[in-house]
Amino acid sequence: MTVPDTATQSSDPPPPPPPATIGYAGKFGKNPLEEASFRAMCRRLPAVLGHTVRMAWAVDRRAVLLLLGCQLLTGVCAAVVLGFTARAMTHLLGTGAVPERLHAALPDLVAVTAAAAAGRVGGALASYADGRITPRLTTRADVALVSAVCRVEASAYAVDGFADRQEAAEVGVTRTTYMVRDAQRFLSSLIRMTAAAGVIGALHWLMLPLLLLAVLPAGLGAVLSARVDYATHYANVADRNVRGMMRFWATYPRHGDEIRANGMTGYLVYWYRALSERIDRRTLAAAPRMLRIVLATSALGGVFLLVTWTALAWLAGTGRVALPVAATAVVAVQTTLAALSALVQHGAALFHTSLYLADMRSFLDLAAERAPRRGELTVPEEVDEIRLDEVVYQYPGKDEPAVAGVSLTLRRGEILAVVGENGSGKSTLTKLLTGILLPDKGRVLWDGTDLARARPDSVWDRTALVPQNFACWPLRARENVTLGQPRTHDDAPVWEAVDAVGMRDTVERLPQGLDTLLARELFGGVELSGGQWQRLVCARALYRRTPLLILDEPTSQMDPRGEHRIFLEIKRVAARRMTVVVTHQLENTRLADRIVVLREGRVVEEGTYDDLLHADGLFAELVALAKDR
Ligand SMILES: Nc1ncnc2c1ncn2[C@@H]1O[C@H](COP(=O)(O)OP(=O)(O)OP(=O)(O)O)[C@@H](O)[C@H]1O
Repeated sequence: MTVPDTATQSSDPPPPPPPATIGYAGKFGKNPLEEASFRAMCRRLPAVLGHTVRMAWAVDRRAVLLLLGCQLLTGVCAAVVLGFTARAMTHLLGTGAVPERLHAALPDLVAVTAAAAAGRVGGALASYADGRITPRLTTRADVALVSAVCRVEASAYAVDGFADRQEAAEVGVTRTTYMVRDAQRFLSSLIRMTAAAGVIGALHWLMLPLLLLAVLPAGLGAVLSARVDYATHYANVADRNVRGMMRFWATYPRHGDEIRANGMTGYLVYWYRALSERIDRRTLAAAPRMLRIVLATSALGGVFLLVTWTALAWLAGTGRVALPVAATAVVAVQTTLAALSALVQHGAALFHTSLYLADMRSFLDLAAERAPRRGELTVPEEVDEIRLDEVVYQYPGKDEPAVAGVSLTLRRGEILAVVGENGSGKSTLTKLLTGILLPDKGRVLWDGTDLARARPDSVWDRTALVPQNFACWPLRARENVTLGQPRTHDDAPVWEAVDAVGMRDTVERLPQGLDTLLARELFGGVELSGGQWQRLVCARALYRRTPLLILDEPTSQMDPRGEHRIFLEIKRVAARRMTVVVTHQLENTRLADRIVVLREGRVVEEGTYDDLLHADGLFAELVALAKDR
């Protein structure tokens, strides 16, 4: 036996860690399958159908009417085909010379041909109507989802399981593609089935229950398979969510340098493959269960079918059904069987789709619950004072508040600098000032209006924010400044904002000036440098000319000239508004009228630069550390 060489072992680097296991449990982990019994399926179908019709109706009424009309037409045609086939059979298998029998059957055969042709045309038109409805239905669901996510209270993003439920809802959106098709096929088979059942029931009452018995096992199999498939999907939701995020980060060109220069490619590909294989393992584990279900239900269906044919033979053999009628019954049984199978299969498919759509619905309901409901007050056009009154905010799932009882008053014309160590609550404070987050305790008052009772849009129309992590929108340079909210028909104010941050030369040198698409990844797009982007983000905020301007680390990527320019501009426009600057560059706080120093969510010092420098507190310590190189 070889003893492992511990010296060699410990010098070997450890293997790459596998992706973390994440459970889609959270407090919303209620699997809808718990309610997905066969009975529940039957109960749910009318609601799903109704919902589908309502959504489709809102998208294109004429196409819905065409679809329903065509379904009805195909159903009637199926009944006519069957009915006239039975009549033709009676003539053809009856007594008399062959030409006479043929002659007698001819009108019925013509009717069968005409009805079959009309049925085909109806089917083609129904597909056309489906093609008109489905893409727009999917877009509608998709837009509803995006809009719902953009509109929820920002605090919802931190709620346990929110992102996973969003992922499940997104699968629901993609399944919308099948919704109309499944509903249409189900309805069509229901109509055909009713028509066929009428004919077969007229032949002998016993045939109908026997046929139903023959197809029921297949339907049961389809429902059970749908449940297994959905259970697998449900178990994979969290993994698919994190895989989607990782895929975006790993393939986003903006992160390409970091991935390459840090040698991350190998690990990222390993990680991606490992997670994908974990998802595959769950999917593969479901395959034998599916196979067992299909085999068992098919065997049962086969036995029942044998019973049906035997019963038909017995009815004919014992003279209970005349021979021509028995021959018609063979055709009718085939047709009814096909319609019934389709009915059950498409019913199961509709049920399957409805499981995914239920995720989408429940997420949209959650998002609606989490939409701002703050009241109808509006803040004044011009704001003179913002007051924070013993404000406390704790992120969901955190043990300590990020802001722990801050009182502060900000007046028009004042520049306030907020400083403090990492995690001391500076950015959270800016989110409370702007009403992005509402305090758990205390109040934020804009000229006496409590933000908890004011319409968020009325507040956000009066704020401009340069966030720490800003977005580089794949939009034209102009929209990157105006954010799609132009103030005038000409570009004068845009150029004014561009000038204010010293970007005129850069923008003029872009291939299409303000019309240039700022996205290297897109055809014809160009890329700016980090500092240039940051200047543009400052231009955005200045363009808005709002009563409150918040700049969170606005110059962290800028050269000294850019930084100097921005701070001059902040000072120049400060008289007309309230300005808050969050920064670790303590020299920049010299321009502030007042500085507040945060530690663990509390204001521990407050004053001017000179006051605080001589106060021998945290601020003075941080300034000294900044100089100690
Ligand atoms: N979205 C969030 N969800 C949960 N906790 C958060 C969230 N954002 C911030 N926190 C936590 O709140 C605390 C304060 O964070 P905040 O971003 O306000 O600090 P900061 O002073 O701006 O830090 P920095 O100087 O690093 O930007 C930190 O403990 C952080 O972990």
